[in-house]
This record gives sequence, C-alpha cells and structure tokens, in this order.
Amino acid sequence: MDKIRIRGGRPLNGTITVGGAKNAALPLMTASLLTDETLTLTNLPILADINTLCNLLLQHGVAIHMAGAGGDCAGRAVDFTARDITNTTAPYDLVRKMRASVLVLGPLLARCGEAKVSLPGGCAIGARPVDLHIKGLEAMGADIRIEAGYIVAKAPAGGLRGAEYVFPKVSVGATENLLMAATLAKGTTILVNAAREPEVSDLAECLVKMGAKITGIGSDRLVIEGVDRLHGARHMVVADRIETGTYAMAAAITGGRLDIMNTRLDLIKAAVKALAPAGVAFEEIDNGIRVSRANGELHGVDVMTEPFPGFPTDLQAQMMALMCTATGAAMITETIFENRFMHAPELTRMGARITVHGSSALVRGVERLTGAPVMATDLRASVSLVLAGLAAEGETMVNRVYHLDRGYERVEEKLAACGAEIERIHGSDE
Ligand SMILES: CC(=O)N[C@H]1[C@@H](OP(=O)(O)OP(=O)(O)OC[C@H]2O[C@@H](n3ccc(=O)[nH]c3=O)[C@H](O)[C@@H]2O)O[C@H](CO)[C@@H](O)[C@@H]1O
Ligand SMILES: C=C(OP(=O)(O)O)C(=O)O
Repeated sequence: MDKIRIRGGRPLNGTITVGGAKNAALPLMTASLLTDETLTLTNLPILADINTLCNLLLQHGVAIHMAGAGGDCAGRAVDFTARDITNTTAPYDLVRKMRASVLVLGPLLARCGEAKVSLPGGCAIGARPVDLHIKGLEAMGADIRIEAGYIVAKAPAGGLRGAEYVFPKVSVGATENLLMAATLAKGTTILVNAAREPEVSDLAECLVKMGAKITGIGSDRLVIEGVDRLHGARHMVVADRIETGTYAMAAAITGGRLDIMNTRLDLIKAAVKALAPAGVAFEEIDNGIRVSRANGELHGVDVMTEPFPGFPTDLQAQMMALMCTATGAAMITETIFENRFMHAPELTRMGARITVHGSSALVRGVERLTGAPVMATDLRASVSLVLAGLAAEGETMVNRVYHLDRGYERVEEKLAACGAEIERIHGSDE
C-alpha cells in the first residue's frame, strides 16, 4: 500500500487547479443509463472511484470512450453510451468497493423496469443505510425486496409512476436516485425536503440538457414531469467544492497563499462563513479564489456540519486539522454521520489536543504539531492528516493512502508544486 511522506513547516505558495467534483461525476455517470444516446462528460476527475464506477457501468453494457477517441475512462472528457443495457445486476464485489454504486438503482429501474443491486454496506464513517432510496422508489410503484444482500427491484408493468415523496431526512444519494428515476416515470413526481447540494443541482441541470422536465433546481422541492425518453447531451462536471475547501485550508494551516483555480467562491460559502472569523482571507480572482491568512494568526471557531447550504460534513476533518494550531478552542459538531471523528486520535498522535464527546469534538489549539506516523481511515480523514503534516514540525508518514486516492487527484504533486516537501512512497499491494 502506498504511503505519503511529508516534512512540514513550509508555507504553501502558488497555484492549484481543482478538478470536477467526485460527488457530481458519480451520479452524472449513472445518468448515462437513462438514454440510449451518448452522454459526454467533461472535466471528469481522474480518481479511483470514477474508475470503479466505470467498471460497474461497463458490465451493465455501457460503452465508455475518451471523447473523440477509444480507450478507458482515465481522461478528462468521456463518452458514456448505454445503447443496450445487457445486464441489470450490480454485483457485490463491485458495489462494496464504492457505495455510490447504488446510484445505478434508479436509472436501471426507470430504463429497464428492473434492477438487482447489491446493498452497498457501511463504511468507516457510518452504517450508510439506503432505506430512503428504497422507500422513495416504492412510493413510485416499485416492488422492492431484499434478497441475500441484494436490492431486487421491479417497476410496475406500465413503468414507474410519478409520486409525491417527503424525505424524512435530507439524503443526497436518495435525492439523486429518485430524481433520475422520476425523469422517465409516468406523471409528475414531487420531491420534498430534497438535498440542495451543488452536486444534486449539477445532476438536475444535466438531466434537463438530456430532455428531462425539472423545476425547483437548487431548492428543497424538486418537481419532475416524466417524459418518454431522454437523449444524449454534453455536460461539464461542476468544480469540486470539497477539494476547493481542502486546499483553502492547506493555505491557511501553512500560513501561505494559494490561488485555487477552476472553481468558484460561491461553492464554498458555508466554509468561508466559518473560516473568515478564524482568520482566513478569501479573494475572488479570475476563474478562482486566492486564499491566505488575514493577519498571521488563526483563531478557534465553532463549527457544526449540516446539509447544504450548511457547513459540509466532507470538510469537517480538514477543519479539525486546521483548528489544532489555532489560538483558543473550537467545538466541532458532526450531525450527518455517526462515526466521522476517526482522524481525531491520529491528530492527537501529532500533538493535537482533542476531546471527543459523542458527536462533538473540542479542539484546544497548540503551538505546533509534531510529525508522526499516522493511519488514514477514510477519504476525508486521510486528507486532514496530510494538512496536519504540512504544518507539523518534522516528518509525517500517512499510511493507507488508497483512501485519499478515492477523492483527490495527484494531491502530492499539486502540493509539491506549491512548495510542500511531500512525496508518495509506492508500497507493495499487501
Ligand atoms: C457520492 C456522494 O455524493 N457522497 C456524498 C453523499 O453521500 P450519501 O448520499 O451517502 O449521504 P446522504 O446524504 O444520503 O446521508 C446523509 C445521512 O442520511 C443517512 N441516510 C442516507 C440514506 C438513506 O437511505 N438512509 C439514511 O438514513 C446517512 O446514514 C447519513 O446519516 O452525501 C454525503 C452528505 O453530504 C457526503 O458526505 C458524501 O460525500
Ligand atoms: C463520504 C464521501 O464519499 P462517499 O459517499 O463516496 O463515501 C466523501 O466524498 O467525503
């Protein structure tokens, strides 16, 4: 397994380019199942999760080619063509590798009238149930049974029916599954208390380009009028706001200055609302954001994660790392996932003072962190350890960086280009 070695204490200065959002690219890729024409996605990031989903789509019969050329899906612009769906089963050995694979359920049910999708199972940060996906599709007339670890779903003879579904809690994935299913349902679907994340809106905008009839995009009430079929389209994946926020915190934690390009300030409003009082300065520049410390010092601020437009849970671990060396204390409360503080004991190994009480963690700032060998446990925890390593005195070795590769493209290269002393150590696949 690869490791990442960092020698910290150097301010980052330079330019970092942000890729397309992993959490937008994944649902956008599954939307290709809704039409027999070609969906071309541009600004597609090169990530492990993208490749995993490509493998899943290929076994459904989706043809995947570099736009304008043949080949795999490692490029930036990729054609997805589901002319004939030859298999409606998403097997455990692929789904368990990437939970978002469950997003093929709605499209397969809508296009083919059936789907057999492995239950994704939990992951490090929580149980990750899919009951809301199932209940919403049942409201649209689907007959769904759980058999031997699989979701076995069948649409009514005439296809899925439009329905009004009120989400008992906000769910990004369930909103996306139902949104895609509703585009081809008979009649109108109203999704109430729908997720408003920019990645959901990006999916909705792509579906509209494909011929879907959707109103309320960006709100928590989506109205979808089903159509008989969707056609191909070309869509650019929205910038990754989590990558943007991560690199903003990299600038802040090292006391440097970064120009973060191919992204927008409005995508990280909630993060800015928390970081500005902490002493981080943001300036909008052409096609990006300039980030540095406002006046040298960082101050502890309290943060609570919430569904969009609140503070993103996917930036919580990075914020905790930043608060470790801030003056004063910070109370960080995680309201979305039940086990998303696994970075805390690892940061403590680096000298951080963190006390976890249930869904809250109290961080008391220290003068300086010290480098140490640490273990990545999940995607965002891994990058929070990289951030801490950039600021720490001495050497930090981050183990199990396969977690990092799920959602960050060439992170060590991007940081090294801005002055970080960071390198990847390729390990055996033990
Ligand atoms: C690929 C992708 O887009 N992943 C994102 C997506 O995950 P994901 O779509 O899995 O997250 P959800 O928004 O669905 O989860 C929010 C909460 O609802 C719960 N829940 C979810 C579904 C369900 O059927 N039943 C249920 O109880 C979850 O356990 C969690 O506690 O949104 C999360 C919250 O913004 C982000 O952290 C993930 O990065
Ligand atoms: C939790 C995340 O992703 P996933 O839902 O794919 O696990 C994430 O992107 O932080």
